[in-house]
Amino acid sequence: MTEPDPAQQARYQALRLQRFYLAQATYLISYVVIAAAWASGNYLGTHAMALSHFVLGAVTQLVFFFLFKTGLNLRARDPSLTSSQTIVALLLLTYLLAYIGEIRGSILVAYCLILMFGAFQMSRRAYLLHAMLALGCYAALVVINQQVHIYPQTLTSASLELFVLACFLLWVSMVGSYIRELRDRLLQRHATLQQHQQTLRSMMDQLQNLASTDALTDLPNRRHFIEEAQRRITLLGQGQTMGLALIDLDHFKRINDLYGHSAGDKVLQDFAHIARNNLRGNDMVARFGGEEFVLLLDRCDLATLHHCVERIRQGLASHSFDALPDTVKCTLSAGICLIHPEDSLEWRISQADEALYRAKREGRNCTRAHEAAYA
Ligand SMILES: Nc1nc2c(ncn2[C@@H]2O[C@H](COP(=O)(O)OP(=O)(O)OP(=O)(O)O)[C@@H](O)[C@H]2O)c(=O)[nH]1
Repeated sequence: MTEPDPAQQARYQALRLQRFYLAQATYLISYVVIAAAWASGNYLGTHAMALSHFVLGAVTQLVFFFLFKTGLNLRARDPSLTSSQTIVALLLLTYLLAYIGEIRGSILVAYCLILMFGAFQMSRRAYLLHAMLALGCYAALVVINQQVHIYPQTLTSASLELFVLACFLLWVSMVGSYIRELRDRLLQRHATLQQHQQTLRSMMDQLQNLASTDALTDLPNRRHFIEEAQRRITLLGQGQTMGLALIDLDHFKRINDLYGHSAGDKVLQDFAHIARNNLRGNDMVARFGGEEFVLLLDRCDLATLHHCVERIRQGLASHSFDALPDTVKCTLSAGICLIHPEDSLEWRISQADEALYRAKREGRNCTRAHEAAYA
């Protein structure tokens, strides 16, 4: 069985305490009944005995409270301590019934009330065992009373009471364990639903990933780049700029023609690797299409952008490709410009494209900035 995480554990523990406080309300009612019986002369024991009900109730409940508060209950097989709480309550009730006088018959139903507290926890077997204990306690009380006559009662009325109690206890056991079964089934369904939800979520993530990633280079694709760049533009503060670079591999067609398409693919993958390794965590490189890539550098000026693109250009120019002969090198041309707050992304991309075109015209393997970037 897997351990529940600490947050879930804390939630369960809070629920156990809530249930414990609820049980205390029942104890409180029993204290009122004892006080009323004692005040009206219906209590058959001594003053000390009357007092002992309160003391025993308080001491046992303080022990349970201590166990819950310190988390010692978590060491038990059932951390709710349902069985021990039920047994203590059944014994205390039996002790009370011995001296409660004429109103005893009406208080007998409290045995059923105590068992109801196990509704979400106890199995049918546990329910029947606790019901038998309740019946046994009261039967013992009847037998003892026949010997020592604490209160007047004929054997017939005692037997009738026992029979009625047995019927009610059986009924409570059936209903209680049925509630527990229902709860188990609901939990099971909830777990299955959660599993389905998890599977759906991971499938959605995979789909999302597929829709936004270029399969060959594992870089974000054009669509994802546009969305992300537009989002980042809206976050730019006054006076801040981002760097944009369009990169195109030089004479890439020749690589394909001379060494095959799959060698070309490997070159594209190597470039993606080089670019990624030369960028900071917040910067972005995406495949714009074919052998064209785009960079977006967060919060940067023209000098930093130029420096970064040059680093990538030199990294590629000096790279030895596994898929190509050692002497064959691959170069890139880049066009760069800056993006300001509220700029149109399309307009800035066309500026970077113009600068890229100039880089190609001026001999390739170089970086050129659009004039607007100097403004
Ligand atoms: N291997 C491979 N080749 C691709 C891929 N996408 C585009 N290409 C090729 O990239 C080449 C681009 O060629 P051109 O647009 O003529 O440009 P170039 O040869 O790089 O020349 P310049 O850009 O002018 O330096 C074409 O041959 C395309 O088939 C790809 O995914 N894999």
